[in-house]
Amino acid sequence: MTNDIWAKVLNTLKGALGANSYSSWIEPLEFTQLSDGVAIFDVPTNFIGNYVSQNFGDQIIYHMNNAGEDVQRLQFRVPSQSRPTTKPKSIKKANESEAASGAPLDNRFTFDTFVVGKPNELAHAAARRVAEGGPVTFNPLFLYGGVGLGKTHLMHAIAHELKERSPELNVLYLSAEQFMYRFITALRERKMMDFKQLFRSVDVLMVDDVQFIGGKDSTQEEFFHTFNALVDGQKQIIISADRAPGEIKDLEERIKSRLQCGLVVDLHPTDYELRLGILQSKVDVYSAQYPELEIADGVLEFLAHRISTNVRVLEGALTRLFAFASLVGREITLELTQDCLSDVLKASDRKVTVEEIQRKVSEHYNIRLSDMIGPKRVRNYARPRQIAMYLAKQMTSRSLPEIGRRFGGRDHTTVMHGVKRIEELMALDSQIADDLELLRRALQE
Ligand SMILES: Nc1ncnc2c1ncn2[C@@H]1O[C@H](COP(=O)(O)OP(=O)(O)OP(=O)(O)O)[C@@H](O)[C@H]1O
Repeated sequence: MTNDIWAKVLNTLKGALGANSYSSWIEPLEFTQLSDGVAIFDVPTNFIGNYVSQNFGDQIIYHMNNAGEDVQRLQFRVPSQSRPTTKPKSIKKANESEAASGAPLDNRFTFDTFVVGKPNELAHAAARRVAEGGPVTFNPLFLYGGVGLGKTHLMHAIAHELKERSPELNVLYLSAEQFMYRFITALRERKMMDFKQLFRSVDVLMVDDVQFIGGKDSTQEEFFHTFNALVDGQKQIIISADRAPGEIKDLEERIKSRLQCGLVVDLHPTDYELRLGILQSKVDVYSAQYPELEIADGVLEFLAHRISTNVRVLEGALTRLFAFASLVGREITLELTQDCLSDVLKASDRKVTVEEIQRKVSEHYNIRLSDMIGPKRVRNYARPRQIAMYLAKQMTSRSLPEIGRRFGGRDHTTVMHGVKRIEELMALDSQIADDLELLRRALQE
């Protein structure tokens, strides 16, 4: 295998693993040779070799095979001349700047580019407050929320702002994975004093994705001591995770309770208005980049409505759309959007269950769930029941008998009749058509 192919594999791995894991574990690998299906790498320490083999081995083999090489196994060697002080090489991107010996900050992730809406206004306000500096009011600030909702963006924004206001501040931002990596390296190299000193000398410590240390006992122990020392010294700590402190798996109770001591705020899943706002702000950036491209009315609304998974997917969709439209030199119309993003749109279609439909419909018509499913035939219950049956037929892959079973064991002919009745009514009664549209939207949120 040539170094060119390895460089390609590296590129793919970077995309697949994310920048943090990539710089901690993959960058330190040095490909040396491929012989009889065994790819051999030089690594700075055995620890790195073992960790990579256990955690990323299969992926590396998979991508090498994809690149056309026949690789069965990986082997990691520590070259004899390698000193324990060998540091991973670091590749800096043009749009990255270095936080005080921490992970790179993305220059695009600032408060200016963060769009605020109902789901994230509290997290944003708390982040702004911390970014003002001054006396520490809540410690730690704990931000949590699902994938791609802006936790990292907010943390970087705080770091940028703090450094702009007070360049002398020692702000350290890193992922929990990098914290563990540094801790283990310090242990191996017998440099724990340096490690402790570094982490205890910062003014602001930011640790991203702290759920990573769940189940990693000695890293948790060290994190606990670092945390306490900084809180005692009135230094600000900002933590992010994908769930609330109490819900992080295999995290010691004393750490959970420490993390809950300050302000815990969550980023809620985006709503339609926030998604539209984010799309509009990204379009402004793209329009400057592609001044020749026009975007038709209704495209952004369509995307905000259909892609409700997370902001990263939304951004990716827009990037692809602009790149595609610029390649074919056409206006971005609804039709082009549907063609270009058919896979994303399909994947984003939320899977709705019959039970969710029943719940939403009974809430909408203000009736009890038991009455919707029960035997009563009065119009007040029968009509919502038929609407729920209709939606179940339209929005789920359940068969008529399966739907009937979920509506109190009704026969499939009853369901069929209900679905037909709603189809007829939709054409005659605009109120029913509106109700259905509203319910369909609510179910896809
Ligand atoms: N409110 C927002 N305004 C503008 N951009 C946003 C907003 N929320 C998220 N983004 C963008 O979405 C992308 C994903 O956000 P980010 O990396 O901060 O998510 P995260 O919550 O840290 O996700 P993960 O759990 O995967 O680490 C980034 O490009 C970010 O700029």
